[in-house]
Amino acid sequence: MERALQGNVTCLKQENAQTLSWLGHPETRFTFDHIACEMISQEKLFKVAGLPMVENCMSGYNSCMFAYGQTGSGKTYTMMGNIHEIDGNLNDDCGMTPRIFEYLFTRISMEEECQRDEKLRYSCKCSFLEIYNEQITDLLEPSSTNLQRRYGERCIC
Ligand SMILES: Nc1ncnc2c1ncn2[C@@H]1O[C@H](COP(=O)(O)OP(=O)(O)OP(=O)(O)O)[C@@H](O)[C@H]1O
Repeated sequence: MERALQGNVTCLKQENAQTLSWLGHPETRFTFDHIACEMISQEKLFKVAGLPMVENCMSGYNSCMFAYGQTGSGKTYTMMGNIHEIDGNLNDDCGMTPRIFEYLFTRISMEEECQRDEKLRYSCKCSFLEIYNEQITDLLEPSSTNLQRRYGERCIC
């Protein structure tokens, strides 16, 4: 399978689910944990990338998902997709963010129910940020634009 990643010029070839090679420099290979093709469904991508992230959080670890790419490359589609619910259910075409939160809160409810006797309670904190033109915006509070970078235990406060 060859991918046109620069306009109409095909420059990369997908060797397998982990490796891309650069046409013209076939010895130059780029290796990733997983390479999703452009036809992958929102659901499948969530299973590959989002679900393991939520399971990580359920184990008490921090997780971060980062969408990076040129304009029009599909960042918003991937992260949000079609967020309009159908009869109270997620749209088949909804993206990573609604799927992650639905799965996370379902998992939390199940765990709290299973461990009711221990009165287990989960506490979640999340940030949802956009970096555009070197400016940071809090997407949960879009009026908070141009946030300052801070270095320390928590990177951005
Ligand atoms: N995998 C896909 N399947 C179908 N449509 C897609 C897919 N990826 C992107 N699109 C469509 O391509 C267009 C551009 O995608 P999108 O807005 O997500 O790009 P973006 O990277 O967020 O761009 P920008 O940086 O300019 O905000 C949109 O109309 C989107 O619906």
